[in-house]
Amino acid sequence: MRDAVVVQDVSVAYDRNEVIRDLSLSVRCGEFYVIAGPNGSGKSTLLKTVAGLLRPSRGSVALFGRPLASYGRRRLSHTVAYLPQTIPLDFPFTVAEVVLMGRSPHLGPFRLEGRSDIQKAQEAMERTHVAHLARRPIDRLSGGERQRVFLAQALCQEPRLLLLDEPTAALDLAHQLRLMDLLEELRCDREITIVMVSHDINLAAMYGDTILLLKDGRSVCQGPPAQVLTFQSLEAAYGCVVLVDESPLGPFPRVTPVPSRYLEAAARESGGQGAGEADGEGAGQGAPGS
Ligand SMILES: Nc1ncnc2c1ncn2[C@@H]1O[C@H](COP(=O)(O)OP(=O)(O)OP(=O)(O)O)[C@@H](O)[C@H]1O
Repeated sequence: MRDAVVVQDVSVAYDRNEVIRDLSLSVRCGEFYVIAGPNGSGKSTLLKTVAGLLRPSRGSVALFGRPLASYGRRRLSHTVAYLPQTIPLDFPFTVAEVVLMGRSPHLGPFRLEGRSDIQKAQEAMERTHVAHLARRPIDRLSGGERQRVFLAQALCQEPRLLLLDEPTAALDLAHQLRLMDLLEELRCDREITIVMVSHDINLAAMYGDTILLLKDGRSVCQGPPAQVLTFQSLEAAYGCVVLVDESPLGPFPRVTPVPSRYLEAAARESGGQGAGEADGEGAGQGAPGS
């Protein structure tokens, strides 16, 4: 299978402050790839670099076998849709107008949308459950509704590669699942490659083919969820104690963060050891205090 994204020994700096360091990864065509890691570990910076919005200070990025630097703006917008964490609202366009803007890379010289563009916008709104909001100004929606509108815009763009920065952050439980199901559908039916930044480790475990765990701009580990989401690697990345067991839904890990009161109780029961000593040994395998 061809690679959709190849990042080779990439470093990225703001001024001279390197926040991604010598990072390499590859994403296969049609893969669901999740980037996780603590705040400030460089996830958004990495995503922006793959989107062509930031230039690496060292190393190279290739998309579908071509150097990213060789893509013109139009070709890139045909290939990649990027959904940032927050999108500034400059003007109170309606939802339908915002979604239709996703067709811009496909419009001809007069920039006029045709019937098929309008139909594609309608379909995208239906898939993301925002069709009922079509006439509402975008600045009068809730955070989660807005997030779904911008996803509809990205779908309307018909990209081969979808880059999403925390797309489920503002969504309720049902919409999180709907969005993840929709992404899975796009991946399977249309072979769209998905690279998603997420803080939701359990969604990543359920839907991701590969997870990259970042810390301080470096890879702690990357691979299938069962390989990456171990309590050792999560503790190394996040510095907190978690339980990892198998999900009742299937053969993938389920991660439960452990509040400190349970660690203290476990330490007391094990004869007054400090919480740090108690968690180091067995917190990953069983319930604290059990
Ligand atoms: N425009 C910028 N100028 C200077 N430093 C920046 C800029 N954007 C991000 N940084 C810094 O780069 C580092 C990585 O930031 P980035 O936003 O990539 O992290 P993140 O892993 O996406 O974090 P979060 O989970 O909080 O969204 C942080 O230390 C951040 O302060």
